[in-house]
Amino acid sequence: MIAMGVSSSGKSATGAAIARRLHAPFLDGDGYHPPANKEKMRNGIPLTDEDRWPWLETLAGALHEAAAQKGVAVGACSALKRAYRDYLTEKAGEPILFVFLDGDIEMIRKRIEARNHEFMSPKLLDSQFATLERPSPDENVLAVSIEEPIETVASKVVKQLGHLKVFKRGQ
Ligand SMILES: Nc1ncnc2c1ncn2[C@@H]1O[C@H](COP(=O)(O)OP(=O)(O)OP(=O)(O)O)[C@@H](O)[C@H]1O
Ligand SMILES: O=C(O)[C@H](O)[C@@H](O)[C@H](O)[C@H](O)CO
Repeated sequence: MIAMGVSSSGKSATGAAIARRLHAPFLDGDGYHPPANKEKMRNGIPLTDEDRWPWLETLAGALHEAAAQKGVAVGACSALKRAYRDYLTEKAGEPILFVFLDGDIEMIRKRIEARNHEFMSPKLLDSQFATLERPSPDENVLAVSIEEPIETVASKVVKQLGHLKVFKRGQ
């Protein structure tokens, strides 16, 4: 499973809360960026597809390994484009449920401006929304509103997992 969405949509916080409920490993995509990507974002420069493919491949491989050991794994990754989501699934070699953390730009802007992040500049929020391709109904996605608190959102996601494909071996 991967918590996806624009910067500050809550991927790290909500993904970790979901992982706690599932007693699953949590892998935050932030930690898989090479230094060059972090430097670009720190300087307010949006990443390109070329910047993202190796990052996505590394994260997908780590998720595959984690799920192989624990049965299920939870990741956090912006996965802004459909092509990225398809690539993550291909490289993981297993079905991935994308949990789309859906919120409007002004609500998220308040959040990104109120936090300190290792490298993500608030200046990049507009480019994140410009790049975002909202998931289509034919994708393996669960969309959730992020208006409620983190723990409420996480509980709602876990409650709905019963009938959905998650990142689990043998699905
Ligand atoms: N549902 C929520 N309600 C209120 N605040 C939230 C919610 N989700 C996240 N936040 C807050 O918004 C900020 C961004 O959250 P978080 O870092 O988890 O987002 P992210 O999508 O992982 O960001 P990035 O992609 O830049 O790493 C944090 O300060 C977090 O506490
Ligand atoms: O796809 C991207 O443009 C980047 O992954 C960003 O989304 C950051 O990694 C993430 O927001 C963490 O700060």
